[in-house]
Parts: sequence; structure tokens; C-alpha cells
Amino acid sequence: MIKEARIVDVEKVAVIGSGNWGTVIARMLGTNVVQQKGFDHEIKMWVYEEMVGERKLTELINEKHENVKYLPGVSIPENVIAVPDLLEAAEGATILVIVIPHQFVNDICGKLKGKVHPKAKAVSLVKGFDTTQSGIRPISHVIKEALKIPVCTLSGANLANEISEEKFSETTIGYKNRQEGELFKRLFETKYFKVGIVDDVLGVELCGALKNVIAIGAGIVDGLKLGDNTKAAIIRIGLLEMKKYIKMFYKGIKDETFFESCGIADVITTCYGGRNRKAAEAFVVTGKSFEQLEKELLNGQKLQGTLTAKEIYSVLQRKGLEKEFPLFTTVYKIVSEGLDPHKIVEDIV
Ligand SMILES: NC(=O)C1=CN([C@@H]2O[C@H](COP(=O)(O)OP(=O)(O)OC[C@H]3O[C@@H](n4cnc5c(N)ncnc54)[C@H](O)[C@@H]3O)[C@@H](O)[C@H]2O)C=CC1
Ligand SMILES: O=C(CO)COP(=O)(O)O
Repeated sequence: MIKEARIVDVEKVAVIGSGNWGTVIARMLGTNVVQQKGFDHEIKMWVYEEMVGERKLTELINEKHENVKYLPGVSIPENVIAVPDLLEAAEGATILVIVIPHQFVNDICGKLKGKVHPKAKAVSLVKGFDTTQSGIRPISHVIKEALKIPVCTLSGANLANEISEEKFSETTIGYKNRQEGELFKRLFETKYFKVGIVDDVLGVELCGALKNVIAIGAGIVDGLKLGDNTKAAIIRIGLLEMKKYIKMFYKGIKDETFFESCGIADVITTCYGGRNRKAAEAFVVTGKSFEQLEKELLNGQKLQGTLTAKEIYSVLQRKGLEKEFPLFTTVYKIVSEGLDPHKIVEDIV
């Protein structure tokens, strides 16, 4: 059991991940570590290396100070250094900001196992679950168990592109140790990115994972052109299922967490402006598979909601709870079993 906050005099930050959100976060932190006391000014950002045309993505980022693939047109401060080697990126870091698609977390944590700084602590920005043979686990548990370090979570109504334009938004950090929550608030907060902190690591994270399933439902409704009242119904029913699921399977979740940015606000923003919504709308309109649409619409970015819908459904099915979660069940069946999209309404009323 880790009790003491692992605060050190000068915190060194590594960002593990460099997708759309990862790059926006690295950009914000690159500015903040210079303005705030107590942080090393250099940030290493781990990049899953790939070729962009003839060039390596890391080389392009370090040369142009722009992530030309995942956040084109937005500059990144020069103190953010793109690194293709995971262990090199994490070396010496006392703060690991983990921001990768959920399906890769287990693998990445396995590679970091036993290799992180003794005072390291993590903050997970990942929205999703890890799948194991016996079920699913929260991502913060995966990180904590593999790396043996304390983990906070950050989640909110945070469409990355809007934040890269410095449009105002809120977010929520879940902490177990308040000092760590406050440290992360100092690290992340800017004039346009307001951080609320709550003593609820799991509540924050799980809202972020489950809202992606609701957003798929909203996208289906958009694809069917059913209008805003129907979408509002999906949002309302989705919120209730999200709360019911989290409270049913996890202890100590606070009711207030659902009213923070990570709760209701993230459901709303993702149901209107997210990638999951967009892909689900296209799924209904075009009849193409989500795999195909991910390739066509997202240029390497990853959908989290379709996988999460499957992961949640596997739990509901195993426990015979499908009827208690009609929206989650119907979304899964439309996405994965060829159920008629119109059932999104018929099966939940
Ligand atoms: N984009 C957004 O607006 C927001 C995203 N999030 C969450 O942040 C997490 C990360 O998402 P983004 O930064 O948006 O990523 P992304 O979806 O934009 O990009 C995918 C990333 O995965 C990397 N990747 C591909 N194959 C890989 C592999 N085998 N191993 C490791 N990495 C691999 C790619 O290089 C790329 O960096 C997700 O859980 C997402 O739900 C949270 C809030 C906002
Ligand atoms: O989590 C998000 C906004 O808070 C982004 O959602 P999408 O992955 O659907 O774009």
C-alpha cells in the first residue's frame, strides 16, 4: 500500500503517447513546466514510431515542432522532445503522463515494468478498460499493478482539437493522495484548461471509459437522423446506465463525480463532437465496418467506444444483466452483431 505522496523537489515529466490528445497535452505541459516552479523544463514525449512519407514521425516532430500526423497545424514547444524508445522517454521521469489508446496500455506497462524512477507516479488520461481472461480491469489498476506506483486519473469534456486552439474547457483529476492531486492540478491547469480535483480515482476514469459507448449510441441516432430529442434521450439513459454500471461493479464511487467534467459534461461533448459519434454516424449512413471507417476517417487515430462496448457487454452477458442495461446491450449488438440500428430506440423504451 502506497501512502506517502511521492513529491520531489524537481519533478521530471514524460508523456507516454503522442496521438491527438497526447500531443495536445504535451503542448500544454511544455508551456506549463516552464511557467510553474518545481518542474524540469524538458519533457520527453514517447512516440510510437511510424513513417510519414519518407520520414520518421519523431524526426519530423523534433524538426518542425509539430505533430504533422496527429495534430497538424499546431506548434509544440521546443522543450518537448519526441523519443521513439519507450524506456529512454521514461528514464528519470518522476511523473508519467499516460495517454495512449486503451488497447495498448497492457503492452506498454509490461515494457516499463521495473524500469521507472523510484519516485515515479502516474496520471492516466486513457479512456477504456483492459481485457483479461477473467474479465475487464480499469486502466489505472493495470498501471499500478505493473509499475507499482501511485496513479491519479484525468478525464473530462476534452475534445483535443478544441483545446489545441486554447478554447476554454474543464477537466477532472481523480486522486487518492490529495498532495498528488494538487501537484497534477498545478502541472495541467492553464487559463483555458480548468482542473477540478476529486478524491475518486476510479470514478473519474470509469466515466471516461463508458461515455464512449453512449457516444456510439448518439452517433447511431445521428446517422438515422432521429433528431436532438432522441439524442437527448440517449444521453439521459446512457448517463443512468453509466452510473448504475460503475456503482454496481466498483466500490467507493462518489455520486458527485458524475456531475464533474468527467461525468455529464464529457458525455455531452463526446455525443456531439467526438470521433466515436462521427464514426457511428458514418456506420449507419454508409454501412461500412467500423474498422474500415476508422481507417478512412481518422488517419491513424483510434476509436475506443466499439471495443469498450464489447468489453462491457461481455461482463453484462456473463452476469445475465443485459436487460438491466438496454442501451449498452443494444449499442453492442448494433456494432458487433448486425442488429438493425433502429433498435437503438425500440429496444431501450
Ligand atoms: N483525442 C481526444 O480528443 C481525446 C482522447 N482521449 C483519450 O486519450 C487516449 C489516447 O488518445 P489519443 O491521444 O487521442 O490517440 P489517437 O487515437 O489520436 O492516436 C492513436 C495513437 O496510438 C498510437 N499507436 C498506434 N499503434 C500503437 C501500438 N501498437 N502501440 C502503442 N501506440 C500505438 C499512434 O501512434 C497514435 O499516437 C485514448 O484513450 C482516448 O480515448 C481523452 C480525451 C480526449
Ligand atoms: O474523450 C473525448 C472527449 O472528452 C474524445 O472522444 P472521442 O474519442 O470520441 O473523440
